[in-house]
Amino acid sequence: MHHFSYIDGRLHAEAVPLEAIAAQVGTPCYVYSTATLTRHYRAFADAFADLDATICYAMKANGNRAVLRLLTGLGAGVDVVSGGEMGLALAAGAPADRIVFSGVGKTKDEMAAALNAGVHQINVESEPELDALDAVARELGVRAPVAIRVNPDVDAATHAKITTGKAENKFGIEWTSARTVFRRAMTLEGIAVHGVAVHIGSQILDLAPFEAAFRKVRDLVALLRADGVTIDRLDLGGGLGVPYHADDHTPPPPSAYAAVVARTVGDLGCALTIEPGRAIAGNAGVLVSRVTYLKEGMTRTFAIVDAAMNDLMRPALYDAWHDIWPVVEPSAGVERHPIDVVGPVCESSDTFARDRSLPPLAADDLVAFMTAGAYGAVMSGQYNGRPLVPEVLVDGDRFHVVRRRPTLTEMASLEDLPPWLTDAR
Ligand SMILES: Cc1ncc(COP(=O)(O)O)c(C=O)c1O
Ligand SMILES: N[C@@H](CCCC[NH3+])C(=O)O
Repeated sequence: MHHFSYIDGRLHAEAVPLEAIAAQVGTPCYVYSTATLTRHYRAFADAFADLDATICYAMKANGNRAVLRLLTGLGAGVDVVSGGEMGLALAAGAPADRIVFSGVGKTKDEMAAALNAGVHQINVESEPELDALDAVARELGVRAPVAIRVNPDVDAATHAKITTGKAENKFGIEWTSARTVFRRAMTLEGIAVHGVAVHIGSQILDLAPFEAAFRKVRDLVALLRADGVTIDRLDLGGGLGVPYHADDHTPPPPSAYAAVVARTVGDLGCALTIEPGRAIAGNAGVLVSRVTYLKEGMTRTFAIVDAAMNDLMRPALYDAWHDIWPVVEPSAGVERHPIDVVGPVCESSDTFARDRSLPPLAADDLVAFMTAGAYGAVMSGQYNGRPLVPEVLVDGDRFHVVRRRPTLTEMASLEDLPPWLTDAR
């Protein structure tokens, strides 16, 4: 559920008309809802209240500082995947001992930074990484609190580009070598083995793959304990999906997901971490854009909008669907026609929707790309000299620009000319 709705014929974020935000901030801009973020975090917290669990929000979904501050203020920990994310999480006020550091390619510098900061856990994904972490920790004179991510070889039944738990994916330690690696980890002086981590993919709309993976984890824990390995934590990753399209079947609520966790691994006596990203931020955000031109051709009609693939990559990258809602509510019974909604970037893949059935659009109309709160702004770039899009957080009837649009001078200031070119002109 989200808090974007038509009030008096105008699309609002909570009580704020998107027209008012567009007028002040310009378009395109991302708009996030405090009420939705809060509701989603609480749904997870409540669902897991009877388990010893920490909800570590996967900030890769939306790492805006205000979003992080809001969620950590509600009690969330943070799942980070780089030294950059860790630094941003700490700067937003996340307590280090509620940060979990995941990712397949942590550098030694990132490991040292994580250990110096005192993060709760580092999730190790390969043997070379285990050895590197052991060396870094011994050098610092500490033991790194570790979970080892295993690859359960379970099909998450989601888009191939966001599946992570199949044997062919780069993530985690192969299921068949897991016991050997855990046993070795126990012998390493710089490593304190705590748990098993697993994450099978993203935008998962069915509980069966989770259940299959968690059962495998349960079996593994029994084997590991029999081998004398201490397992007192389980990190079950994220992955619960959100509805992007009316045809998507409704994703299971956090309570149903928590019930699967409870019945598969709830009795193992482990502290649990779960890492939802999209389920918390996905439909807490929209990308507001203005139609620049309506281009009517012989065969197709294009609405050329001022947002582009560099601002919201998901359609270009995964052929992802985002609902498009006109900011002025279409009158009931208005005829809809197929239209292509495209951005101004010089790539044919800069297409948000093809043959989308929409009410008539005209130049200057505002539209909102729905469910853009996760993997939206965080994945954006500056291709075609397009400054990163501003982000706005709404709370009831107030809003605040939580990331402003950089000026061209700021963008250019990151570049420098080599001395031999400075006086060429
Ligand atoms: C290790 C890990 N945890 C959590 C997440 C968050 O996933 P989602 O946004 O699908 O909940 C991801 C991304 O898929 C991930 O790789
Ligand atoms: N960026 C992807 C999800 C990747 C999840 C992170 N492992 C998306 O927009 O769907």
